[in-house]
Amino acid sequence: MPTHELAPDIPTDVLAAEQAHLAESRAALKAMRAHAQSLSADAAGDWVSQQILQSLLDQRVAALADHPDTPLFFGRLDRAPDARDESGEEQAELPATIYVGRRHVHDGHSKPLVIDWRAPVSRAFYQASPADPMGIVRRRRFGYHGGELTAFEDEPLGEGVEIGPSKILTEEIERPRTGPMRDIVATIQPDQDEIVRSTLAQTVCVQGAPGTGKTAVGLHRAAYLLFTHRERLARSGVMIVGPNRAFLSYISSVLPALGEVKVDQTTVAGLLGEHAAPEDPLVSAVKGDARMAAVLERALWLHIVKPTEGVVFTKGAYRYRVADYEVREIVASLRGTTRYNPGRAALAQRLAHMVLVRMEQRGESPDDRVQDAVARSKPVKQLVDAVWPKLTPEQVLHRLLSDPAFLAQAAKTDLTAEEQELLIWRKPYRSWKSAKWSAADAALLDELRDLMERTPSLGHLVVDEAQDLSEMQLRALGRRCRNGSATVLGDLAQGTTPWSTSSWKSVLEHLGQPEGEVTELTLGFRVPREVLDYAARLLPSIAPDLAAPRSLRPGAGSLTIRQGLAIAQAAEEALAKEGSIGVIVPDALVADVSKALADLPHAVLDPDAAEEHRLLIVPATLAKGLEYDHVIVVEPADIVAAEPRGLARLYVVLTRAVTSLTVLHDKPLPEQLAA
Ligand SMILES: Nc1ncnc2c1ncn2[C@@H]1O[C@H](COP(=O)(O)OP(=O)(O)OP(=O)(O)O)[C@@H](O)[C@H]1O
Repeated sequence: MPTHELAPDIPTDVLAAEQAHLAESRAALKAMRAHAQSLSADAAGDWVSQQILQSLLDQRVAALADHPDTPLFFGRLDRAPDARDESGEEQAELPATIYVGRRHVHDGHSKPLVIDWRAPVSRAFYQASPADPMGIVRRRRFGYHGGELTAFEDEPLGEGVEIGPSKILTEEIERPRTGPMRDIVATIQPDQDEIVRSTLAQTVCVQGAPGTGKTAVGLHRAAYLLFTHRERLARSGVMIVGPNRAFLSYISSVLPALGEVKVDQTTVAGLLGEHAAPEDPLVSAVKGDARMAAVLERALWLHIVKPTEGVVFTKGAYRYRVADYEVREIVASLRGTTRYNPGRAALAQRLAHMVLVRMEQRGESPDDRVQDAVARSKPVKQLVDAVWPKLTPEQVLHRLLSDPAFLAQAAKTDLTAEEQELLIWRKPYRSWKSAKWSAADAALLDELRDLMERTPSLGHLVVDEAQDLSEMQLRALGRRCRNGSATVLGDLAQGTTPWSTSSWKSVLEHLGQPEGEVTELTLGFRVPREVLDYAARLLPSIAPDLAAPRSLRPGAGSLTIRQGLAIAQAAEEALAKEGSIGVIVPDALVADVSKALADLPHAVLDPDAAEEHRLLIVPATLAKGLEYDHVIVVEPADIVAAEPRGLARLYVVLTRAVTSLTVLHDKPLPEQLAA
């Protein structure tokens, strides 16, 4: 039992004072915005600088907008007079009281009215505890209704008493879900905060059961890093990679709500190419294996032909010759020391340089322009094309997948004969231009592209549902953060692809971040305990090494299992309650279920549709990462039968519910569930 009752009565004078601080902060924010609006870009010298400055000013004005429905601050810290920061230095310059909110607000004389949640001093709001008060004597959490500050609760940290659960946190978690995902700045938990605030240099990998806040934490870490390393990351960029577009549209407003609008959010397909030709999972599995990297590298370099001729460059009456052995020496010295395309360019330049040397030997004094002209001349170009041919990734992969002898030569002992046979197209495409590529091919093409030309690296990459990525896809993502770091999020139990991983260590290695730290989130914020326990019956079959997940939400009476597919009835029951409804169905049943629900206004999940529907039919393969208040799962046996890792798909589907889960089945339930 908690020994401390949280905010039993709210004293109205204290509440009024806090409301006054809110009003003062709002007015100050308005003044900051008015000031930003009054600034002129005219001061900049030329029109280009003016345009850049104007766009910066516009961004600043937009960032200073006050959204009346969003609390400007959500917490307050009162520090002990002799508070010291972590370095042991006294924080004399800090006010005794700080308000923690979404952004900095000052009163025009640099007195802070609200401090950004990401600032170092705000850390205590998330981390301080009676055991380690971090110099804080009282933490106050505010409750809002609409934009109105209506409540608060206090946690005395200096008195050494145990603190009970926060009602405001409980309410936030219990709140019915409508529309897209919201930020969690007001209620980030200490273990989540550790991850959010880990340093930019550190790659972090988070294993967590469904609903433990992995996605939320990843997005908040991006916002934190952008705040802490604004300039550096503005240059190098931050990117979020999610499993599908439905998921991206669900999470799309979290970062903008935190003031971060310049973050790319995409899928692996969006990044590597929207290729989706159907493919046997066994073939995809071979193509996804990291051994393909060596095969591709050899395949590319096998295109280099041993030079058997030299080059002759004619200028006026003179002929300048580079002998065949000299060409061989140049090629040999370049091979393996550069990427393919720069190597091609370097070969032309080196040949031209030799011609130049010959010219000088003859007493001429050619300059750099002559060298460029020679490098671009017909004989040099012809030789380079013959020896170091111009290639596209598609050309190389087309040859590899249609020519068994070439594949064997490139594969050496890296792939077995059976694997090579699997890789060769049953019906080869006429040319690389007409080839239809699969999702697995997209990662191979990307690998080849990088062997030809270096892929630029971003400053930070957040990869969600990372358990689903192949080794080759991880390599593709890894090169996009090779000069930076990553946040890798996932759940080994939710792996549904032919190449789903069973080890985070291996994920980090293929990502090129072997030093990354693996950490775990264990407390579920979404799924009621009863539902989570039910879904966890599948764990021994899909991820036997994982501990059963825990839920913060008791949710008694949240689970209903019914024989028969009375979908419309279940939907009507859910419609009578508050919140969103997801009817998750085997992909093949989408049309039938839509017919069964014809009398109720509904939609089939469409990531591109702006329109929102309370009642949504969700194909099982798109449910990953999403959540609904009420979930109706139709015919689990078909969801399991539809794909090789169908049981894991069912685990994903059963863990989307915030308030209630209704399982409808005609066919017997999978035996693991019936247990
Ligand atoms: N500290 C928190 N305070 C309030 N809500 C939270 C907190 N952490 C997570 N949540 C909420 O819990 C829900 C689940 O979070 P999230 O989607 O990030 O989990 P996940 O671990 O990515 O789940 P999954 O593995 O199913 O994709 C979301 O609605 C999120 O806003």
